[in-house]
Amino acid sequence: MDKQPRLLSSKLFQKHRQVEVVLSRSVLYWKEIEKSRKRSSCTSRESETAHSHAVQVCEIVAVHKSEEDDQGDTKRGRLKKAKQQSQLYPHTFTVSYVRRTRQHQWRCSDVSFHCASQALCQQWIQVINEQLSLLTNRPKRLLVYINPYGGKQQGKRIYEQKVAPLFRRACISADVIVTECANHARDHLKTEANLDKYDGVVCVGGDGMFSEIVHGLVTRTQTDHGVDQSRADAELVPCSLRIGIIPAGSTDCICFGTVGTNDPVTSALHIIVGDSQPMDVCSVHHGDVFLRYSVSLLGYGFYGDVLTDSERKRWLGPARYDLSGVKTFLSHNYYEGTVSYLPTADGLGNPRDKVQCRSGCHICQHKHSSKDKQWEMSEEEEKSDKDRWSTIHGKFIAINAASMSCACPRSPKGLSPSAHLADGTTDLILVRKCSRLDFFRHLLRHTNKDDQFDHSFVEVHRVRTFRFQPFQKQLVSREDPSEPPKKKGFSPMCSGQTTCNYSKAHSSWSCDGEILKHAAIQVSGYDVNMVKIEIPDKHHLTRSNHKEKLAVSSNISQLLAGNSYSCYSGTTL
Ligand SMILES: CCCCCCCCCCCCC/C=C/[C@@H](O)[C@H](COP(=O)(O)O)NC(=O)CCCCCCCCCCCCCCC
Ligand SMILES: Nc1ncnc2c1ncn2[C@@H]1O[C@H](COP(=O)(O)OP(=O)(O)O)[C@@H](O)[C@H]1O
Ligand SMILES: [Ca+2]
Repeated sequence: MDKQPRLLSSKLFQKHRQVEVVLSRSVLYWKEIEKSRKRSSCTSRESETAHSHAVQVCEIVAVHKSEEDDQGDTKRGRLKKAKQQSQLYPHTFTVSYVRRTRQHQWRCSDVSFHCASQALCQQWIQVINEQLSLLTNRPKRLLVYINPYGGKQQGKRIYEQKVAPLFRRACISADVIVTECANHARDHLKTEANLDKYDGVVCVGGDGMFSEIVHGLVTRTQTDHGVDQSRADAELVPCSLRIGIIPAGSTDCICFGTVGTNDPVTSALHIIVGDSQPMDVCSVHHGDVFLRYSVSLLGYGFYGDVLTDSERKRWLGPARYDLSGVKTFLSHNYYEGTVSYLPTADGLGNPRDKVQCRSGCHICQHKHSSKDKQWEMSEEEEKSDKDRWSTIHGKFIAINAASMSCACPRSPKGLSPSAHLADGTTDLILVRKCSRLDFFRHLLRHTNKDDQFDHSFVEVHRVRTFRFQPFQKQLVSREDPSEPPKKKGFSPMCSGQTTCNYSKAHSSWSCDGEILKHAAIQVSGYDVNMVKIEIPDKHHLTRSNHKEKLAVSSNISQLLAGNSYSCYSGTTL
């Protein structure tokens, strides 16, 4: 039992048992009275032994007066006793709360207490509600966008059947827009939506849909503040709204990587209790042309080719990625080009340090702590940036930039298991030309415990910013002949003859599941352009006693209003 003063304490009935129920500022606790001499216990979160339970107030979803007398115990031997008690204690209130199940999944459970008088019942409801109203990070009004065609096309059903009833129970009002075409949500957010009315935006869909919401919100915020997104060095203004993700797509790696599971009910509960998680957002430019923002994977070569091929097979649903994956694997293409990158300063760890981003992650927290400037670059360091750039020319099967682990059900540890959600860096993974068998071994290691970077043909760097220039025989590429030549951020440095077929000389970049139309890109801004996304689906087990904790950074409020992940993920709410 916690040491805080009791706000309310009563002897009530739960089913046929008499219980002592106690509310403090942080915990609702109840204990069976008769048999408590033998056993009693409680933990700081929701816990249960044979006779005692405790639920943290911040994980109470709602409290309601129960309309009917739901003694809820129909076992024959107890029915009579229960009926007698329902006559003696006819006034019932029900507390809905978060219950943790396996593998980071949350469920909503109910517990009903029977009171002898209406006044006592009302008092309990009122006092619990007063405590809930002190939790100011909880959203009250949400704007929900549903992509009806994401994943297995179940977005609408998932929202209506699994999420809306929970929002109603938590007294959250939601304006729902079912999108009618690609970019509907983005454009609505950019120009039309009255964002003052809402505490957050919810995205029902996959990574592509989440990306739409991020683009809508970030662009709207920059426009409102007169920031020119086309400048790679522009300092972006943080968004004031958080984004919540209800997974209903094909990969859903942003939800998985922040919440720890792809489960709509878990995400809805994280949104309800107001969890949040900051996230790195980087900007991708082609010369002076702004292309997109990215929060998860920027992949050229293998993942770009998988995505390009899979778009033609959308009708297959999520299985399209497996089919296109096998096809792309068998094609075994590689691409020549030059990668330049600016490595991170010491202190932000490295991609092979096996430090995973979990609740309370010290790397992400320190990065955003205003007091702790130890990782910020001094002026001299910034000036010497030019000398710190590294350049690699080569033939690559894949070039991947993972701003977060990119964990998903296909690869539970992700493309870069030690990448951080909010450290302002990305892990740049270069897979050089190798045999099919070696590449297969590398891929397979994404699914088991072996280190996928422990190959001679793979290298990985934690970077603040990077550039890629594909090898071109002519500078005018096949990217878009109708466009005037673009100013290049740097000149191609390749030499020698590529062994690729010319038609396969370029791949495409996959950016959070969307294809970029330029191969030459600069990805910047992990220090300058980083925008925090507050994800309401805070990851894993913050505040829990579980062994496997996921960290949540929370001190990025200067970037995004609210707590931290302005867009969120299951995540930016
Ligand atoms: C041998 C088995 C190897 C399995 C290797 C799996 C590695 C998977 C890493 C996935 C990282 C995903 C990063 C997330 C990207 C998403 O933003 C993005 C969009 O998501 P959305 O659809 O929800 O909007 N999703 C994707 O780009 C999907 C990537 C899926 C890649 C699947 C690759 C399968 C490879 C299969 C190779 C099989 C070789 C078989 C040889 C006989
Ligand atoms: N109503 C719609 N019709 C067609 N495409 C849409 C619609 N709404 C959103 N989209 C687009 O669908 C694409 C994939 O969405 P997403 O939800 O990520 O599903 P998946 O994970 O299956 O790719 C995104 O690019 C998004 O812009
Ligand atoms: Ca990162």
